[in-house]
Amino acid sequence: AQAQAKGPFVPAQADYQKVYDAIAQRLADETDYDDGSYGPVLVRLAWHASGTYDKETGTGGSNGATMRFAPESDHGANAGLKAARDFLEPIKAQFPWISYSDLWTLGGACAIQELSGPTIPWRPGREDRDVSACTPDGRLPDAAKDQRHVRDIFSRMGFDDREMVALIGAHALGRCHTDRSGYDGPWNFSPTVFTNEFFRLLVEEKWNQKKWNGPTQFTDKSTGTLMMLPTDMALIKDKNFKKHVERYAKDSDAFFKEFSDVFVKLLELGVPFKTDERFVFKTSDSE
Ligand code: HEM
Ligand SMILES: Nc1cccc2nccn12
Repeated sequence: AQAQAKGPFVPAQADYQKVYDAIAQRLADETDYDDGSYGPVLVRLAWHASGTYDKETGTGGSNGATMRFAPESDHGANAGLKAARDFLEPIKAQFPWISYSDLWTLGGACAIQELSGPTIPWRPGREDRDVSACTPDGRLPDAAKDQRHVRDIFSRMGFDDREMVALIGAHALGRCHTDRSGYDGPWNFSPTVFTNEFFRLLVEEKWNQKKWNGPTQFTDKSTGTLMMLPTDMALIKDKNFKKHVERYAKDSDAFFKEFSDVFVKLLELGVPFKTDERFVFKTSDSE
């Protein structure tokens, strides 16, 4: 009989779980980086690839992976993210059928789960676009500014106050780099474990301006080993942000649940999905 002509390969959940597992394995193997994990910088890549969205014009967002191209790759806010894009290149080579747009957001979801954070349900369907879809500079937040700026940037994406505070809780992870943003990121808590520590420290520590010749940033009075950005401090200066900071500082379960919902929303900004079915990937320590 005529051999059945094979139709196009349509990846299923099991195929995306294989990509998840390959990223998780690479995270486990590549520990000679920063505080021992590429996880935090993968989260930042997924966030910066999605946070360019403008709800009024429908431009930007995670559909396109246009940070592959200058000028977007060279925007100041994206300094250092080549490390995350390069980390994912071998995964793209192993699974050429996945778009960069899907790979980068899957990398962010995988990193949160592998760093003991909440599960991040994830949908495929993003399509890579060319350099003409690059967004202008200035779509991402400037750490030197205040609460008005934080609200301008995140409401442009479509987030309310509670969602903005939850999202910035990702600053429990990783560090700042003087050769990237210019900020100095000593952080002696658990930069490779997702927790509500960022909020607990914001409300429980006394914060003083750091005495150095770098950009304005804050350090904790008791040990001088922690740091906060001016936009981090804005979250306790503004009373409507502060009430969420205090809630998340006291209730880690609430933070985990609300972070998961808002991170899913962030990673799906600007994507004309064909399906509303999301996958929940098995975390490596669960197998
Ligand atoms: C007001 C909003 C925000 C501002 C101004 C901001 C700014 C920054 C800056 C300046 C750094 C240091 C970059 C470096 O020098 O390597 C950083 C790191 C980081 N940010 Fe944010 N950020 C914001 C919101 C977010 C959000 C919404 C997420 C994710 C949901 C996020 C995740 C991260 C992570 C994981 C790191 C550590 C990266 C690493 O260790 O390499 N940030 N952020
Ligand atoms: N780890 C980290 C990264 C970026 C911002 C920030 N603020 C406090 C901690 N933190």
